[in-house]
Amino acid sequence: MNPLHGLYAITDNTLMPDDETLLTCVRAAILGGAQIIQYRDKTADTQKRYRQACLLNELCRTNARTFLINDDVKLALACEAHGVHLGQQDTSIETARDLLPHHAVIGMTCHDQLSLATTAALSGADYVAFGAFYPSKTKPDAKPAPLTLLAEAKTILSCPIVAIGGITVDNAYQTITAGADMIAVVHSLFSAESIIQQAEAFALAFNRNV
Ligand SMILES: Cc1ncc(COP(=O)(O)OP(=O)(O)O)c(N)n1
Ligand SMILES: Cc1nc(C(=O)O)sc1CCOP(=O)(O)O
Ligand SMILES: [Mg+2]
Repeated sequence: MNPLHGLYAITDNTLMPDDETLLTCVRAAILGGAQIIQYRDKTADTQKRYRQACLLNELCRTNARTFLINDDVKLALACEAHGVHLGQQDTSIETARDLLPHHAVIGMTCHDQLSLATTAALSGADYVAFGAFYPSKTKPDAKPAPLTLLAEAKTILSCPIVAIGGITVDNAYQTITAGADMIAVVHSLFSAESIIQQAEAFALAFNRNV
């Protein structure tokens, strides 16, 4: 399993409405350096979700990338993904851990609250996610989180930390230096004219020294 570190690309069914566009865009993100891919599709089309999750799982396995499913533990099991990302209203970490293979990756949304993160870590989360750090085009109503939360979280958590919400190439470096091990991006990555170049720019932010 790859380390949970680097650019974390999250798919969007409006930006990538069909199988071919989805595969082309995610392939480009991987080529540019995305390390973790999350399939996020909130539609009720179970057949499409299963088909697309299987396609992405294959692509990620071929390229040795971590592949996670948003919300849906059953779908993660069915397509043999590496794991799931869960929100506070989704399946509990304990239930997901019971249902998934023992080595599965489980991530948990903790919004702007350290207490949610310590609870998630104690329940066995492999990583925690905080946000939204900047205004998000994908989730405009996401509750804002201050960047100082990341440094504070670093002092009390031993698991990797994801930052999400409105992350762009312009604010990625400051988010990483504030304490993020992974930056999760939807819009600024998948709406880019060149997804490969945009992913490269995000990936470079992890290797910058100043
Ligand atoms: C990496 C990452 N962080 C946060 C979220 C948001 O999860 P959640 O709060 O469950 O909201 P939805 O994505 O389900 O709308 C995420 N998906 N990924
Ligand atoms: C899915 C999601 N969760 C968030 C949170 O704050 O928990 S923000 C968000 C959307 C992230 O997309 P973009 O990079 O386009 O802002
Ligand atoms: Mg969710």
